[in-house]
Amino acid sequence: QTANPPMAGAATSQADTLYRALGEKPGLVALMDTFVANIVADARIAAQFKEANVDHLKTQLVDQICVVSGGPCEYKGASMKLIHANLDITKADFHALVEDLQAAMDVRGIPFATQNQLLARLAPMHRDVITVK
Ligand code: HEM
Repeated sequence: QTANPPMAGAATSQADTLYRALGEKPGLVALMDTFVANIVADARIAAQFKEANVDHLKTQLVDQICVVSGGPCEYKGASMKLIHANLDITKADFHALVEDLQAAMDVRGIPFATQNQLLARLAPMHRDVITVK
């Protein structure tokens, strides 16, 4: 194995940049804390989370957002498609949740450009999450 293969370093540091901008693991733990608090207080979607295990949800979200932002984590949960398959999630629900994430990022002082980078990486998940067309 080459110590420094061409491009590998660049690709890694670029992916890792978002993870660092989000404050690494402690930043993500704090962000998911605020995010999930927003969700369960959001009258538009709170009912869908009534039976959710909030602590487990936060833990899984931290791992997943860590991976998505290029951090050194592993998401060991089920696929987005499987998890959300029977939850009757609409486009409006998805947008409400995204707003809750944006609000959480505002509260945590995450710069707008960083916010947009994370949202851009999460956006494609709508295909697996929105089940009510
Ligand atoms: C990009 C958007 C989303 C991401 C990244 C995401 C991520 C996750 C993850 C990682 C879990 C697993 C938690 C666990 O293993 O228990 C989960 C569960 C869940 N998600 Fe999502 N989700 C998204 C959108 C949504 C939306 C829009 C809704 C509904 C408004 C929703 C409702 C739920 C519910 C109800 C659970 C089950 C929680 C539980 O039973 O503990 N999700 N989501």
